[in-house]
Amino acid sequence: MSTVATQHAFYSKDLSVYYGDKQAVKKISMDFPDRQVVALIGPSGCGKSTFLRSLNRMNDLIPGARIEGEVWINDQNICDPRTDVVRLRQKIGMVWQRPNPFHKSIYENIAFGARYHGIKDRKALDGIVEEALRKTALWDEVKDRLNQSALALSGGQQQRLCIARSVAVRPSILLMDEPASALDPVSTAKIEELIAELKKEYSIVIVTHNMHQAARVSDRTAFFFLGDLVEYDDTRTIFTNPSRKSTDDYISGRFG
Ligand SMILES: Nc1ncnc2c1ncn2[C@@H]1O[C@H](COP(=O)(O)OP(=O)(O)OP(=O)(O)O)[C@@H](O)[C@H]1O
Repeated sequence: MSTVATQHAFYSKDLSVYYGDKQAVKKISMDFPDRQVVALIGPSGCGKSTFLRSLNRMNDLIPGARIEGEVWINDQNICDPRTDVVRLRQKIGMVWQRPNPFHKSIYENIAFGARYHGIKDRKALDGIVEEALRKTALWDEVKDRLNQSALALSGGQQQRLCIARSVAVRPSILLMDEPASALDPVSTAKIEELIAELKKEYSIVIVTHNMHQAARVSDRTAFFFLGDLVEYDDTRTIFTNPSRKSTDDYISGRFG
């Protein structure tokens, strides 16, 4: 696994997602700039999470879900059925709304992915665990209790541990589905600080209902409505001078 971050092209082309007959995401083409944060916003049920999940084939796990279109990372269309989804999800990590650490020690949560990908040497694993915990600003908080259960951590620490778990397998892209919505304001601020730090190394796509959070953490913002991508632009433009009335109505709280 290389430690050197390389530039990558990452974009969707005419991506649609169906649940049975219902089309939840409608022909969305979007590019995700290298090492920037892209926020997906929009009212409940507009397809943000469905779109996010399709960026690393998590929708495969939902019975009845079907994808049309393409998602490209460099020269690979990940929607191709021949894609190795385990490798794919290593390259494109996912952080969920609720922290979901394994029922294992802090150390084993982080080492798990590296072990799965064949690293057995204890020194190498120690290095990976420390690096991931440092990158997620957890090292100083947990270094003296690496063998304790991850479930003994606070909710905010558990979420940073889950981010560390993703980072430990050296992805190039992180997908985050409302990663702070279950957390208190202090833990939320820590996650936002972490996102600002992580984007130096990773491209990040985040779903959030929190407009202030989108404005604070993202470089670009996409407004979704009823499965359509209504507007996608620099975050500053979306929040100060959107070109579509429905974007303006949504960000000023007139609906949603
Ligand atoms: N597993 C599923 N089976 C069937 N329909 C689903 C499934 N998941 C989502 N949907 C439907 O797809 C549409 C988009 O849902 P999705 O969760 O992607 O929206 P969202 O914008 O992320 O919403 P929220 O902000 O509430 O999380 C909705 O109409 C939803 O009911």
